[in-house]
Amino acid sequence: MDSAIYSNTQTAFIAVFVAVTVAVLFGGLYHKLKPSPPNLPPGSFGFPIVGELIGWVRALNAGTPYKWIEERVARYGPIFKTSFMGNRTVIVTGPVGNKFVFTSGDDALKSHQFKPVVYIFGEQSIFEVHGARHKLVRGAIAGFLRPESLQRSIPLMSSLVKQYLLKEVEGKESVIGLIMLKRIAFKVSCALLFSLTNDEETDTLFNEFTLLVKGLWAIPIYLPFTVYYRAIAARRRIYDRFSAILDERRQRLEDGSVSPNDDVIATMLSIRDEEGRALPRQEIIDNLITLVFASHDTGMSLNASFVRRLAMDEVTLERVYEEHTKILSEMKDGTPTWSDILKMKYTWCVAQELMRIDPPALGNFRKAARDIDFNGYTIPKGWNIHWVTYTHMDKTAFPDPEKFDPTRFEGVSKSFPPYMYVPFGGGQRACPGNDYARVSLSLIVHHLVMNYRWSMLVPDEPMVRSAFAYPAMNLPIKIFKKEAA
Ligand code: HEM
Repeated sequence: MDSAIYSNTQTAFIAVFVAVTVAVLFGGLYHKLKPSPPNLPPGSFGFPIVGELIGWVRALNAGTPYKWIEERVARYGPIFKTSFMGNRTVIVTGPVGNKFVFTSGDDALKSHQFKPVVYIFGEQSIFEVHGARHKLVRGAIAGFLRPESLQRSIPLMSSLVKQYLLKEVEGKESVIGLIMLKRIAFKVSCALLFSLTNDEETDTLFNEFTLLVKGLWAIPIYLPFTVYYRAIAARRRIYDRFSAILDERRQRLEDGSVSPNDDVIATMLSIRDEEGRALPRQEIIDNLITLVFASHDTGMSLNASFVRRLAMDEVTLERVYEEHTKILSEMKDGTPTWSDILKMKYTWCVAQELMRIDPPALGNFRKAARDIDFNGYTIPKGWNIHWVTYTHMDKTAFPDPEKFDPTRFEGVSKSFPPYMYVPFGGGQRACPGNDYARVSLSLIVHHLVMNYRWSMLVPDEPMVRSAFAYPAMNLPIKIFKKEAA
């Protein structure tokens, strides 16, 4: 990268760091001086500057965020205020709160990520755009992830999963399950979404994305050798690589050797806004980066939680195995199709129950675009609103909520009250990747249970979470291939 641009970026980041520090230091004072609406939600802003961040992060890491929330719900009710590093935040916890977030338009609640996170995904990521622009970009992404489009890709996905599993396990007695599953999901996504299949290239990108994602949960100090600094440097290298891929793909679209529906890159290059303009280069790349992040850490969380469950729960393993044996016996050539995925019903019940207890994403943030009245309180303009999956532990909808019981999801007649079960969010920002996640999980489980045996090297390894739920020690497992019958 050009050194002048580099040093400008560096200066800009140091300036932002200083500005953020000053803002945090004086933010508290500003909030004290600024008149507040009389009917703010109850709650506590915690300590000066950090607010309640330390306690919240501690609860996340201990896997007890619901307990942290529960204590506050008992004290203040289902809607309460808090503060994270000077960011005034309202946490909404029940189905009514979820409905409020999922059904409010952009004019009231805007999608919102904290500034250091925005520098990682990019300022033109889908998370940052609103209104017609959001609809346009989301339409392109969601169109590619719809069941009708995914169906065509299932044979390819299946053969990639099979091949990558073998490669990860071959010649080894044990592997770190989480990393194995993450790499498989990453490589399958690269092939499906971006048509990238070269192993060397995807290995390099995998390492870069690992650095990038670490920056999301690091202290955002942009000084050489900090985790955050390395994440931004990784973003720059990923940007350059995607930029070259974009040029090559544009060329191939022009000469007709690639069509707009072939992958997400071709789709993004082909869409036009209402004035007939193409998306700028940065917007496409920011969205490719966002898509990799959105798909592979959440998916990895679910897949790892599934593999852990099967290793520690004989009864569930037996039922899943029976289901897959039957489906395999009915397949024409051993290659699953969309209708086979739909037949893997019990597998999906297990996945849904795992996402209820340990949701891959705990929730997400919005920002109040104006003063908003909700449930008798006023949420001031500029405050954050955090919706959470706390409803997953609601006793009325999920009796004995701590108990793992996939049969809760069996049978079409059983449906839960609206806005109770929300692992994929809801409304206009709901996850467009839920079908893709289902296909990917089902195929990984299928090839694993039919061809491998595994056991946990850390018995009863608990689930913890940073932003995502994951096994505390990254799931070291002993794994071996079954003898062919
Ligand atoms: C188990 C897997 C997954 C879970 C639990 C999950 C969960 C979520 C959640 C909770 C949100 C935020 C919704 C909100 O704020 O209301 C979200 C957004 C998003 N997810 Fe997923 N996700 C998963 C997999 C995927 C996959 C596989 C993809 C793509 C291939 C994907 C792409 C996205 C995108 C693009 C958004 C932003 C949507 C927007 O702002 O309009 N996700 N996801």
